[in-house]
Amino acid sequence: MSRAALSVRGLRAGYGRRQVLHDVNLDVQAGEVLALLGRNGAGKSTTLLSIAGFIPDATGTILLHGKPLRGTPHQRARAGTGLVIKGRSLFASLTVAENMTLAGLKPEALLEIFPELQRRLSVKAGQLSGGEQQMVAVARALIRRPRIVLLDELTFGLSPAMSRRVVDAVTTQAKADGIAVLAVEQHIHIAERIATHAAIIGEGTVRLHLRRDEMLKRSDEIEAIYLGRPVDV
Ligand SMILES: Nc1ncnc2c1ncn2[C@@H]1O[C@H](COP(=O)(O)OP(=O)(O)OP(=O)(O)O)[C@@H](O)[C@H]1O
Repeated sequence: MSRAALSVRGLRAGYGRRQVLHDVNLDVQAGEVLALLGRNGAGKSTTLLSIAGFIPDATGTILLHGKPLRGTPHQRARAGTGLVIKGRSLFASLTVAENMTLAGLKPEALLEIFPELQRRLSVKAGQLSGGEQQMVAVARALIRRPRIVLLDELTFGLSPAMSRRVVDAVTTQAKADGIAVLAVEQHIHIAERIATHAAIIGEGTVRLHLRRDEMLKRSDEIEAIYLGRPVDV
């Protein structure tokens, strides 16, 4: 039995004949936030999508609290994965409350995490600001008390204040409910705020694992991986 909430070993995935991930290995413990860093096109989103079951040809071992995570995205969601992708995935023409109900959740549950959305429940999701949409998408994933939440660029396009609000909500909830979080990030300084640990992906594999306190100190090594240079690890 693996003690990690999420354990990934030997993950290989790609699109058609193009192999993007060659051998990805990572662990996320309950209550931890692991930031997945790497340059554009390194395969960060592909890693999340493979774990969530959207890349059917992906191979390797994925364990959720020691049990194999397999099957369709729906089956993996039922097993305890939550996914928040870029673009927020809300139905723009439905209200916030309807978006919650459609996901099988009580609209009011949203307010336990983001009480400031009280007056937005009856507003169409498409009329919310980007930050408000992200709040709804994140809350929808967290309220289900998943075992692992997969976040693709949580703060993409958000103002600094809104980013802080959303980041705080995720980290607080993850800690309180013992949810493991795997968060794709572009920027080290945001990762350093969100995450307890970081994994830096390059050449289709995780090249470096760091604790939060090492992220800024070892930014040269992270940069070298972004630039495709060799790193002494
Ligand atoms: N649906 C797809 N079909 C074909 N190739 C794809 C597809 N999605 C991604 N790719 C390719 O796979 C590689 C990895 O993409 P991925 O989106 O996982 O990278 P990323 O690290 O998340 O990048 P970014 O930081 O730019 O979002 C890229 O070269 C990309 O062009």
